[in-house]
This record gives sequence, C-alpha cells and structure tokens, in this order.
Amino acid sequence: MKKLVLLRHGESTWNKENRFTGWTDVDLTEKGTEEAIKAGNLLKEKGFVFEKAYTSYLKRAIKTLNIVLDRMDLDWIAVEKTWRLNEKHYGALQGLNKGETAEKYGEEQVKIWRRSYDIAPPALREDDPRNPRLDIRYMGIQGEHLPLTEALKDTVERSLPYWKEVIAPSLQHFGQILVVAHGNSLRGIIKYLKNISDEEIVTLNLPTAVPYVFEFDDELNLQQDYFLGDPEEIRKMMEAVANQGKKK
Ligand SMILES: O=C(O)[C@@H](CO)OP(=O)(O)O
Repeated sequence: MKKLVLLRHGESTWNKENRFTGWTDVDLTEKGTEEAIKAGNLLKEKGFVFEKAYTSYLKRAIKTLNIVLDRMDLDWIAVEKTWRLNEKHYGALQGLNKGETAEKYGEEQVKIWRRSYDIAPPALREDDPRNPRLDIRYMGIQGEHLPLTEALKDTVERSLPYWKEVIAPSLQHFGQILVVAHGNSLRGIIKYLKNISDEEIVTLNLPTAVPYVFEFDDELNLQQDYFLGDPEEIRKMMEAVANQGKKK
C-alpha cells in the first residue's frame, strides 16, 4: 500500500488577520508553529516514515514542513520545492481583509472568489510591484506561466502536471510521501484524486496543519482517505475556515 500525506501549513500571520494571502510570503504565527509541531508528533506517533517531501516556494509551507520533519527526526530527507504547489494566486484581493471584502461586495461574491472552480478574483495590474515576474524566486519560470490572478482551475492546471510527472512517480518509488502546501493548491489536487465535481469542490475547506492521509494500491488507485485527529475538532476547524468569508 502507498501512502500520501497532504498537509496545509500552520496558521500564518495573514490567516490570523483574516486577509487574502495567495502568493504573499507571510510567516507562521506562534499558533501556526504549535500546530506544525502537533502535526509532526502525530505523524510520528502513527508510524509514518517519509524519505521524500514536497512543498511550495512560500515560507509558511516550508517552515511547517521543516518543523514536521524535525519532530519526526527526518530532517535529513530530500525536499523538493516548487512554485507549482504555491497557493492559488489571489490577484488584487491579496492583502484585503476577507470580512471587509464581504461587507463591500457581499458574502456570495466572496465565496465565489474563494471557492468557485473557474471564476478568478480581479487580477493584479501588470505593473503592480507584486507581479511575480519581479520576484527573484520566479525568475527561472517562463513569464506566460506566472499568474496575476487564478481561479482554482488555473491552480490545478499548474499543479497537476507536477503531481503526474513528479509526485505520483515518487509515491510509487518511495511508498510514503509528504506534501506540505496550501488550502487551495491542495484542494485542487484533492479534487483530482477524489474525482470531485466543480460544484462539490466549493464546499471543501481545509483546516491548518491537520494531516490528510490518502491510501493507494500499488497501481495508485485510491483506496481510502482520512484526516488524522479528532473528527469533531477538525469539523469545527473546517467550519471556521468557511466562515472567514462572512461579513465582520
Ligand atoms: O488567503 C488565502 O490565500 C487562502 C488560504 O489561506 O484563503 P482562502 O481560505 O480564503 O482561500
């Protein structure tokens, strides 16, 4: 049996302030660090051993991964970072408070921007200093791939080739793989793995730093998936994420 663990990063400073984050490179809060420690301890306790892990180019995910590996005594393993696992790009919404945005544009519109499959938030202007083309970490990437905003569909279009060409073969090879990424980049991968419809994916809200385990047979057919942790606590965390888009 092959096991994939998907982990959203721990709470970030902008999660705490309830701001749209996307590709903004914000740090973990103290609570986020504690959540990562808890996730690492839990994975170790459940007997997981990874030889390879994947994460994004954003420090909230990278730091979460490092903390988890440290708790598991797996600091030594190979880690591959890729922009393809970055969070969905939130365009011109990045930095805005989600509750205030709901006051201004309505909760329904905010839900569409946050969770719809194919409707993207308003784009950053090409000359915006936050344009990823101006960021040294994305210099090696062809400009046409770099977004100024993304719908989940666009996030899936850039993450799925990485899943198929890199992570899935690695899972075949190593048997256990850890991927630490973001609420929406992981929703995209989960949509694909579980064959969730464009309509249904709107209802999925991932809690921070709760390990989500996917078990596959040797041909990588999905057998079952489950979160590690207390189901009631996880349900409440998911509900809290959904409620971040409500008016203040
Ligand atoms: O702001 C973001 O980048 C994401 C993840 O934190 O938020 P949301 O849950 O609104 O998609």
